[in-house]
Amino acid sequence: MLNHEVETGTVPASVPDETRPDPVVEERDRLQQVLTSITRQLEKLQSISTQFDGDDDVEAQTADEVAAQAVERLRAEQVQMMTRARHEPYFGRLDFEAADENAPTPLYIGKFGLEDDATGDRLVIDWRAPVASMFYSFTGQGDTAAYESPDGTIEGRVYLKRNIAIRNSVLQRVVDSYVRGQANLPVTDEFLLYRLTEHKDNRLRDIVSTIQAEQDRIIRAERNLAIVIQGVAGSGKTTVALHRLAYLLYQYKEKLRAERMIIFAPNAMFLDYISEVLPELGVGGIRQTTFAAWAMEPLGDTVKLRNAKRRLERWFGIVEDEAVARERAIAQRKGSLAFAAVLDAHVRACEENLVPSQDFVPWEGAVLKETVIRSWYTAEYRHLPLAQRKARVLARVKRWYEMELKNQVSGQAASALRKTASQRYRSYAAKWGDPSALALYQAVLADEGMEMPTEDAAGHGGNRRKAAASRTGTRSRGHSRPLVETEDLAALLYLHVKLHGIDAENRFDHVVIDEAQDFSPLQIEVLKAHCPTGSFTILGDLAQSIHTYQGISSWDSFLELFPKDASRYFQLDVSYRSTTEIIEFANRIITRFPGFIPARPVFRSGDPVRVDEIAADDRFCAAAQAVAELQQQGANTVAVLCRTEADCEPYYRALADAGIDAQQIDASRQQYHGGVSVLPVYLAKGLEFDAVVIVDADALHYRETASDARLLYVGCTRALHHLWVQYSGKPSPLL
Ligand SMILES: Nc1ncnc2c1ncn2[C@@H]1O[C@H](COP(=O)(O)OP(=O)(O)OP(=O)(O)O)[C@@H](O)[C@H]1O
Repeated sequence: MLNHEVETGTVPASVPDETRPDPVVEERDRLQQVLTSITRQLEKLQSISTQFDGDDDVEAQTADEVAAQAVERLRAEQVQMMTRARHEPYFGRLDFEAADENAPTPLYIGKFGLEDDATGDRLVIDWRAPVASMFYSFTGQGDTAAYESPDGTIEGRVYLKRNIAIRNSVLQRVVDSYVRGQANLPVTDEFLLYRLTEHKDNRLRDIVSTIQAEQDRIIRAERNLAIVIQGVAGSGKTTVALHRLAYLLYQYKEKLRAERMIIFAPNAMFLDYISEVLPELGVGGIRQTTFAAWAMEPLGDTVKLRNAKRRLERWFGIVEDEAVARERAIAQRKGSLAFAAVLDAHVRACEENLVPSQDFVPWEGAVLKETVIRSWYTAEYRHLPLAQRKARVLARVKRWYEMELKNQVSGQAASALRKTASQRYRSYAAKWGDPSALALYQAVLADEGMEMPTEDAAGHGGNRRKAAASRTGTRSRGHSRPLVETEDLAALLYLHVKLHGIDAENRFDHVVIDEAQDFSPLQIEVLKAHCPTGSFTILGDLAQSIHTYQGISSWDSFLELFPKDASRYFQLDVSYRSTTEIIEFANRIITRFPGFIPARPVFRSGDPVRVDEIAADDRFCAAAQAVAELQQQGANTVAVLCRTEADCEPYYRALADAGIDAQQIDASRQQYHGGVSVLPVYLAKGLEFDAVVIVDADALHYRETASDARLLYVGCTRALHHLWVQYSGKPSPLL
């Protein structure tokens, strides 16, 4: 059985040493002390009666109430933190002797720092604190370690590195991965293996107890950097990025706010899948969204985002016709920097032509020269985005004629003048150009020989609405909006920013982009404008670049968007997700094509990958049987991965007929529930399952092309413990 049952009180890893106290007895005593302190502090916190009972909906009226509410919020946070800490107060211990000390101090590392209320002693050190970094960076090569403190580098000696598993306040396991002076300790990180063999539920989890040194370097990288992480499938990129956010918020609490951080991920279901990690790390308030959802907000209802479902099905289908190839090429162009240059040219032309070539004459005899108006526009308000410049200049023109009016005769004559002036002002203002992102973009597309359909033209609702309106005798009030694809959004937003600037709530202190290989340079360019600090965590895997029509083929495309000294590139080559057998199988698929880095497994062996030929008539039943067997072997989460959404239906029905409770997942899915799922490979990206069954792995569904290899690679690398591949007829040449 794969499930790793843990017996309380086992000490499997360290070599016994008669001179040392029994690790289990020692740690049990220590745990008891810490739990006693936590319980006492919790009781104290809970006994404090407050006015607001933590209800933020009650609006504070007076200064005292505001203060009381703030105190209550703090108390509630403390209670929450202590309650969590009581469950698992710490997970590691490092005995460290600084160079100026003469005995090692045991440092207990946990998710939250804790002090004893009675003595003021530090019971637990927050994993993000500088001193805790040694727990991750110390790998046992040599016995010295160092960390950066506010007073400079502190060096010293490590005596012990110990992993301690505590669940529900009970000590489960003690594993020493380093004991000074002892030889023959296991080379592999036993505790890491123990964690990796666990079966997963439907959520990504935190990894604070087993962060690896190469991951820790990324988590603790400086704040004002754009870091780009190329990581093989399962190397912990998503997890590391989330831990980095928790670290940044801890380390730079004075400078960063969670509300000004944002995570971009490929779809709503993936966001749901990762939604537990930050709360587990005690972090709330960070916005998590998709690029499309975020970009649509400032664009308002000027455009309608076309449902990508049909297009994805065609693009990931097995027949690639000319129309698909053309659409892909257009999408690629729309995300390129060359396209940004075209957008810039149109913005410049708009800027030059915005001011009408005429004086403003509010009434005969009064003239505001075009040159004066132009100088306001080109010099005084130059720093403002175009739309604001227009508004400011026009407001000034208005103020000017109102001042002039004051200097004119009063009474009836003045009122007639006012009327004329205001009419002429309106017609003058109408002569100004229209700095609208949509109008500009439509002009750009027309120049490029591309088109943008409207709801009506595409038969999306518009025609139905009109028909309904004619039946009822009413006129359709809704205008038909242009339909845009996701790759239009970056360009539209790019123009919107140039024309309107950026609202305060859309300026970020830090931006995380997951699955960034599917982002275009233009998307990054737009996000850069929203993050003046240039603080980015950009992560992805080129081998999983399945949306090639919008993505990149080299990370240089992103790195060159940032100044050299403000960006850094990291590479993660070890895969923590899958067994050695699965990784080797997936590597063979992807390394048939040049330029891909094979993943290195953590030494974790499992069952061989099963590749089965199935009679075509039996394939749906065979998949259902495979799922049933895998469940019997202990797999909690199982995925049946098909090439397209349409392919999923018969497999889903076969599972239902076999009495297996399964979810059929399509592109509109918002939540991931775990259990058994049937889904197209491209929607499985980013997720993981105890077992994966890849169906239809025949020569037609997966040809010998780099893009099919990437798709199959994504599918294979979703599996933690079991991978079964089924085909009928001729097997894919990639297998
Ligand atoms: N240091 C670690 N300790 C324990 N588990 C880890 C560690 N690093 C990664 N993992 C586990 O490996 C799995 C993969 O992590 P994650 O999904 O973050 O990887 P990824 O690089 O984003 O993968 P992909 O690109 O395939 O989506 C998760 O189950 C995660 O918990």
